[in-house]
Amino acid sequence: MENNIRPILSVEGLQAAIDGSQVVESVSFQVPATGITAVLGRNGVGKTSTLKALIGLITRTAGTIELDGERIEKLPTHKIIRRGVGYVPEDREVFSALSVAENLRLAERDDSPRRALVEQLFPDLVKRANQAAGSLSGGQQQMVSLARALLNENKLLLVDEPTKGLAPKIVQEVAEALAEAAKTVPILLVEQNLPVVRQLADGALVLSAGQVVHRTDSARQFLDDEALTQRYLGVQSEPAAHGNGHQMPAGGAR
Ligand SMILES: Nc1ncnc2c1ncn2[C@@H]1O[C@H](COP(=O)(O)OP(=O)(O)OP(=O)(O)O)[C@@H](O)[C@H]1O
Repeated sequence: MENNIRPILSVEGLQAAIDGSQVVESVSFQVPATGITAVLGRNGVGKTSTLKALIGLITRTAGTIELDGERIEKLPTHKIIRRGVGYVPEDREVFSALSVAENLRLAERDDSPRRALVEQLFPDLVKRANQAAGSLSGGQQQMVSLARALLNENKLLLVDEPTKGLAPKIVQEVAEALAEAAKTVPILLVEQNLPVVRQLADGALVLSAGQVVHRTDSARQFLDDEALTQRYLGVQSEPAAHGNGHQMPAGGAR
């Protein structure tokens, strides 16, 4: 992923383990300072683990990570988050018993949280400020999850499978919110919904068995390449489409 401006994130030889078992083998990639970079690959190849390793949620055993020119691989999670990495985990964790407004307030880290931006991006959440987050639909909970990350000024957002399990119409809403969010912050996005990847992603990196096996500045070009998508994702190349289209099949390379 060559880019003239300095990448916001540079990862070199990253390895990480869960309970002593290596799940990220030796991953190297860069994330440009603008736009959306997709992390692709079959189930179980280490996409989520790679995101978690970046912020120290699983044990990093080797490699360097540079955020905006500064090394962060030795820092604990809370310090990395404070340096400006927002994390939106898979399965959209919200505090179920708390209201939408309370969920958002708890996420505010900066002195001047970007409430206006969040209200503009997610008008529905403004209407539902007093509703318990646990009673929101999956899509609405995803919006809360994204909004929590966007309240703070971040250098990079890590977003893990934001459209997973959502109905097609809601997938589109989440995709549109992500596209808007990406105008304010670069995003490293794990996403299995290939039409969404086509719609949103600029570049992409493809993982297999805990390693980066392909990098491209054009996710669309990759998706158009039948040989590559077949080899690395196990699917035919993905035509432009809408909604909850082709998901990558289960059964990874591991
Ligand atoms: N808590 C855990 N304990 C043991 N092994 C784990 C744990 N979490 C993940 N793994 C293993 O690590 C490997 C990578 O998993 P990871 O969730 O990073 O893959 P993924 O590419 O995100 O998969 P998916 O697309 O299915 O979400 C898998 O073999 C998985 O079984």
